[in-house]
Amino acid sequence: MTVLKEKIKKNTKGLVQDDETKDLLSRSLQYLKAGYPIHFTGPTGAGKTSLALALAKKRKKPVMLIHGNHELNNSDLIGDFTGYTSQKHVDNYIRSVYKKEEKVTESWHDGRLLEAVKNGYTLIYDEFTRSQPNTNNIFLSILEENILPLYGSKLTEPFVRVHPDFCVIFTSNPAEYAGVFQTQDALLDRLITIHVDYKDVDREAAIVSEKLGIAKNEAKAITQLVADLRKECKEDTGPSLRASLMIAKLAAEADIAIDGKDEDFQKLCTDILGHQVSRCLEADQPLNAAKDLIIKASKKVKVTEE
Ligand SMILES: Nc1ncnc2c1ncn2[C@@H]1O[C@H](COP(=O)(O)OP(=O)(O)OP(=O)(O)O)[C@@H](O)[C@H]1O
Repeated sequence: MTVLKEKIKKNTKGLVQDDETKDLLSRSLQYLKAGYPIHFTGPTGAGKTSLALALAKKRKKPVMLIHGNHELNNSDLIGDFTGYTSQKHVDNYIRSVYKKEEKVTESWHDGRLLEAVKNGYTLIYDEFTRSQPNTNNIFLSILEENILPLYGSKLTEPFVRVHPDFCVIFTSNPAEYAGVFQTQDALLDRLITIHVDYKDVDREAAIVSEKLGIAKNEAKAITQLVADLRKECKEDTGPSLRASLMIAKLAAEADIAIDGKDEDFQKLCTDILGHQVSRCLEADQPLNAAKDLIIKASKKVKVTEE
């Protein structure tokens, strides 16, 4: 049975920071302070977004989040006219005099990028390679010339100056480059790109244990299982820390023992890992092959004494 450690303070939202993570955050903060944008790249679930959020928090400035997608366009980033407001003034104070004045103005709504640039926020641009290169071109002017051009916006000013406190943290998944849009080299050339990889079994276990308040040896039995299955998959396509967190959370909530002999535990692992492992196996019937592989691996799960 999973023992929930009452004494351990659950850290369900925050980033669990071991020495390596603390060091990475402090270096990244230094680079941001010197005016260089940071780009965390790495496989799904390696912790890029969590790192970006923790780094942004360290700057103690408001944080703006943009998610890359192929439909993102300049209106989303810069802003757009959202309609009209009309003001009517009727003056009939003197009965013989009737005066009517009507004013119609277009109402403008700042886009997220414009708001962040104007006010000096920290911008997190998550999965930026999912957006069209044309859309991302606007960042070249921001990073190179410190201006945000307002092209296509019908605003009277041609550009706004970038606030000195403004900075950007990008994240991306290199495995997606092939299927999505090629990252522009010109943009990459202006970023400090740091590879964020999966952590080893012990570091992942420490995160699961601290996040969910379960014992370290139980967490390690789960992260070891997930890491073993990851090895069966092609590079960067296997299950991530997310899967370990799901197994640990559900086992604790449903009172399922973290024990390879327990059938409920085997079923839980198959449910959570089956689809993802099947996608990275080359077999005639990948789902069945994945199921067999997971059951075989989960039967070996044994919590060792701390
Ligand atoms: N150091 C950490 N401390 C606490 N939780 C973490 C840590 N690293 C990763 N996680 C957790 O692991 C999961 C995946 O992390 P995250 O979303 O940051 O990964 P990602 O690399 O951005 O993934 P994706 O490429 O799929 O967006 C999340 O639930 C996150 O809370």
